[in-house]
Amino acid sequence: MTEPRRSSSPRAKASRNAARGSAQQWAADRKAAEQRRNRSIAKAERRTTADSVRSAEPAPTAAGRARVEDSPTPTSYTETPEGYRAGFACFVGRPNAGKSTLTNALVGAKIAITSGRPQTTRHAVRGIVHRSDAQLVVVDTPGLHRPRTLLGERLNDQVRATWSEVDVIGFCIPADQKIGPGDTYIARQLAEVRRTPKVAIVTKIDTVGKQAVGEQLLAAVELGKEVGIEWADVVPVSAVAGDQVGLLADLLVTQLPVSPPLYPGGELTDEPEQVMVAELIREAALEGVRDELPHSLAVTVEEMQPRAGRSKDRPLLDVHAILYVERQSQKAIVIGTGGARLRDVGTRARLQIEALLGTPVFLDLHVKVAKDWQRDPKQLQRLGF
Ligand SMILES: Nc1nc2c(ncn2[C@@H]2O[C@H](COP(=O)(O)OP(=O)(O)OP(=O)(O)O)[C@@H](O)[C@H]2O)c(=O)[nH]1
Repeated sequence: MTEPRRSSSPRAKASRNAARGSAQQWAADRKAAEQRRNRSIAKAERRTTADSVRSAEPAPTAAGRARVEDSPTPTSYTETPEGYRAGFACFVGRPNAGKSTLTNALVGAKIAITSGRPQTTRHAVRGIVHRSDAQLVVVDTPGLHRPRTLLGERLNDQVRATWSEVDVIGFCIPADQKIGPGDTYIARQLAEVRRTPKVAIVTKIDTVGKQAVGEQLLAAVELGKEVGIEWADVVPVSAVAGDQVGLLADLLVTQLPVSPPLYPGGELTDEPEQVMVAELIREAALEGVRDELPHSLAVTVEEMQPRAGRSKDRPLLDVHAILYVERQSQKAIVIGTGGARLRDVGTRARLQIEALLGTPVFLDLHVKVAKDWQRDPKQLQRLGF
């Protein structure tokens, strides 16, 4: 494998200066890191997804919010060990390549929804990996694909914007599928992002034998040559079996600049709770639906409020959400005979939301038709894309 190329971005330079040890430089670096983080957060907030609509009331903070209590992340300059690294990584790859599952495996918690349906991920989710030597912020982006709708184009724009902001890019290639035109299309686009180091990741290695893994690794190297990418590393992983996930984290961390942490210790994601709740409902609704319906589904959380008048030891969180579909016929499918399917979606989503927030939940779901929202600029904007 080749020596990783050094980024010459202003941030990378600032980080290298900091590595030379001056406290003044460290402070400058920290400021740059904070500014970058704030820019990135502000951008994400502007992009509020189709799956989240803010209610007038602030979301309640629940004790069970995705975080870890005993995080090794340093809390001050004096505590930050020499050579500590922090920065952003993102995974790209065709839809269904295993990017979200890998993000969750690295973070050690479910912060991105996954499903067997392509194009499950619709917005960039940031998951935070805390280590004693580094903080790795993984940005899970939608799978890049040839766009067929305006929504598709917007998702692709989002992916490319993320590429230009991160310190390292992991290109995911599933072990169980031959490299095809979809992968080559993405690799060619990726080759245009010149300065950022790129790691080829062969995912889902638990699904095939050793020989097939070896062949896919070689195919990944060939693909790099074909499109002009010099991989910083090529690594096989299984997020489901937990195979080589730690090694992948090590490899990604070596590509990060020397920098103080970007997020406080313990936080596993900066995703607003309402967005995570909307995503869990969408995940439950995706299960078992076929054909084009998954693409037509969007979820908005309209309101999330602790039930008034409940005692502290018997809290209840009221969540009101709307599932949007594009056509009347789809509405009937989502609701099911006598409402059976929607009830089932509600039960599964409620259990996941309760696990996430650590509080009992009353979940109220409604289904509405937003005609052809994926192609309608006005509706896309209203839904946050
Ligand atoms: N056996 C196995 N299955 C995996 C592994 N990683 C992901 N999967 C499965 O592959 C499917 C797609 O995984 P996702 O993580 O949602 O894929 P993605 O690349 O984020 O998909 P998009 O959101 O469409 O871009 C899911 O059914 C996962 O359970 C793995 O390591 N092993």
